[in-house]
Amino acid sequence: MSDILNKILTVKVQEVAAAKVSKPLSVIQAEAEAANPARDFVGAIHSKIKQGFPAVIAEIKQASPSKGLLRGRVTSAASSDLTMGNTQGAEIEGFDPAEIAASYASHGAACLSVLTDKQFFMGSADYLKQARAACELPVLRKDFLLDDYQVFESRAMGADCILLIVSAFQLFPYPDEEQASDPLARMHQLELLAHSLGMAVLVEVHDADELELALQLATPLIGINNRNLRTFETRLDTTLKLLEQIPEEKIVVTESGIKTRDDVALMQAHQVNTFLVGETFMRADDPGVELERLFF
Ligand SMILES: O=C(O)c1ccccc1NCC(=O)[C@H](O)[C@H](O)COP(=O)(O)O
Repeated sequence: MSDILNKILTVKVQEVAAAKVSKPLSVIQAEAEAANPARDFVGAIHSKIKQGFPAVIAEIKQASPSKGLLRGRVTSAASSDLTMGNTQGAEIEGFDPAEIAASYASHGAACLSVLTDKQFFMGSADYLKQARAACELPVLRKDFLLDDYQVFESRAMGADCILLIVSAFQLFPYPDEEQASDPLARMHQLELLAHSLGMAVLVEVHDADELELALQLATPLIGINNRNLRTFETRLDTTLKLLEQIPEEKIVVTESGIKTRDDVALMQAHQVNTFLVGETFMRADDPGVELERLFF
């Protein structure tokens, strides 16, 4: 398993255990059920594509394990190196999720993706809430989900779609005995729950073995992540190599490493019309303007 995924999931399991103590499952369930209705994530993608446009899932990500701080200025930090989850004590100014979301919406995004993981991406549930309140777009909660609790938590914070990363389920020895232990059974369980709460599911793969499992889920959204989690290298042929094995009725989402109009054209030449982009937008003065420059 990649060291970084192992590290992130180890922290995540501790965070979920702590969350269950401070807010019991019954409370988070009630919050999920009382949340505003979910927006139609898959419908927003279909609608762009039907109109002949690319469907862009525009990401709001303050920092990443591979690159450290992507947007904003550090006002204080325990360390100057904010990569690999080394973010404790860092304070940032000049990062405004509502402003970014509004800009994405007015420049043609189909959906948003908001990182909510704190330690490794400097994200938060509040960022998701602020971004969603600033526009009408459906929002993916970008985090590392393993547990039913996190599905309820996602809906409670307003998410319209959750992410299931196949390698996380395949490789991580999750200790909670009440959850199904088989990776596919566990993903099925979380997918069913997400659908019952009105949310869509983006299932993410890196290779053919993971894809085989992903295709057994009901969701139409198949994300292919071009980032190798061992080396952090992004290679767009990760997407291209898997295309042949994906039935036409599925929606392929190419994720990570999209930087130029040539990258976009390459994907479109292979009928891939749905893109998840973070870093390129986050480094731009105005992320929405950069979205329009790259895609329209
Ligand atoms: O971005 C990282 O460094 C990273 C490291 C470990 C696990 C996941 C990671 N990123 C999550 C993502 O999938 C990306 O944020 C998303 O695909 C957008 O990628 P990019 O356009 O390259 O920022």
